[in-house]
Amino acid sequence: MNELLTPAEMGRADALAGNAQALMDAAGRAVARAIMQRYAPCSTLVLAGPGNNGGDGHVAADYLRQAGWAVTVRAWNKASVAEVARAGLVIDAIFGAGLARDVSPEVAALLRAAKRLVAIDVPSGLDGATGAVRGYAPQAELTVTFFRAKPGHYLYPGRGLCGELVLRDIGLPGSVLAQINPQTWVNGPALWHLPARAPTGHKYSAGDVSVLCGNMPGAARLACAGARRAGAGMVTLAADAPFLPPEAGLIVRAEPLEVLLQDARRKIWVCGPGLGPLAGHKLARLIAAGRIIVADADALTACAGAPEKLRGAAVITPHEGEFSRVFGSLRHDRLSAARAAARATGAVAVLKGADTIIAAPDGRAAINANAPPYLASGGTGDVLAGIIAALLAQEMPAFEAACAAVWLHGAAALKVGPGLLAEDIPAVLGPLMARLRPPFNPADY
Ligand SMILES: NC(=O)C1=CN([C@@H]2O[C@H](COP(=O)(O)OP(=O)(O)OC[C@H]3O[C@@H](n4cnc5c(N)ncnc54)[C@H](O)[C@@H]3O)[C@@H](O)[C@H]2O)[C@H](O)CC1
Ligand SMILES: [K+]
Repeated sequence: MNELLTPAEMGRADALAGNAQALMDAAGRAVARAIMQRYAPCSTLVLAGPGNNGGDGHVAADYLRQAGWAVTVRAWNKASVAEVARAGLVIDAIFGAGLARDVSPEVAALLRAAKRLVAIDVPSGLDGATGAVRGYAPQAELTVTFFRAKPGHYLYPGRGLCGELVLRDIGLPGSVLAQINPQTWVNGPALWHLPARAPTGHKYSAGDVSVLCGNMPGAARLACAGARRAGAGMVTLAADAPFLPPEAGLIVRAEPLEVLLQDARRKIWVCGPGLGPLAGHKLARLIAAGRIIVADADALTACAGAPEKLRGAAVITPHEGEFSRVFGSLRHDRLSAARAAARATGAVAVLKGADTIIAAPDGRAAINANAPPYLASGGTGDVLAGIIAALLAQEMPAFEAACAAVWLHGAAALKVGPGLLAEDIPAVLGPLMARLRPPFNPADY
């Protein structure tokens, strides 16, 4: 159920299933039910558009009337702002998956006048494929969608405009998905498996992670903390200049990178957090040495306007600013931009934000939905880079490692709660991961 379908894919699912009338009846009934479960009967106005979204609105109106509600249905191009403003509840059935261009100022004025609004499928004007607003889209209290959610329900600004999102089955068989082969998911444990810990494992077999350290050692130390708590057996802070070991258990090595690279066990590297102006040079060196690299922060900035310099990295973790510096400014479609970045670099691209997108070079993409707003604080990205590296070191494939790390990072932040500091995240990773790993049963050994 965690697949996301673009409006075009949803249209194909409809066509494959046939029986459009039954689907519309189920859709309209689902809308009416969701409304009756949440609202007391009130004067309700359905704004019905020219397509099937409008059809769903007519059906919902019929079911609500049968339940004794006072419902008026108005064609979208016949309604007045005054009657919209008078309605106790407005059901927005103007445009859904068929949105083809920006909504007109007249339609925007109607939608803006609604006091309380329930959207069918999407708030009209919201692009279900991208989460972008085309012209205008209203703030819904509730959005009822069908069969599978759409990327636009999970990508901002769309995610914020939907209000409560309710997903309802309308009788479309899941088997149609085999023909559609969707490539977008909501991120969650169904997408990946944390590897089991081998009972006979040693610190190197549990994964070796090295973190380059530059002029802001705190950032690199946070990455180390993330990697250590996410299960890497051996974590090395590769500092050019010696400084006091920051915490017991963290190995600090002051040899030049060339010397450290002579040890073939140092396979996984985090390159970028707090690394400073040498980041570009060190990234190139790691790539030339064939290492598995998580490129973050200063390593990304060092590739401004030159995404080809990231070829050879396993995972890149830009926030919007870094992304724009490397790949050019982000417009409305962040999902496509993340996919294009992954294709261009051959790396899994983690476009960080409230709706972090994880995109693989082969076209797969996941949208993360569990990150609380207080995760937006300094140093949390450094911890994330370390968690990704630790999961790579435990031999998870890059896309799964990045998805799992992003999800664990969000879940850990939720667990810590408001007031979170970056350094709080690693401490709660252990119990979270223990619940998701295959159970360790001593009787098996
Ligand atoms: N399986 C399902 O999910 C089902 C979904 N249903 C509903 O059907 C709609 C999609 O219906 P469709 O007819 O393809 O599109 P719309 O109703 O969104 O409208 C298309 C209609 O609107 C015109 N148009 C598009 N954009 C604009 C604009 N900005 N201004 C003016 N006119 C515009 C376009 O030219 C078309 O004429 C889906 O969202 C669900 O609600 C089924 O009922 C059940 C199965
Ligand atoms: K709508």
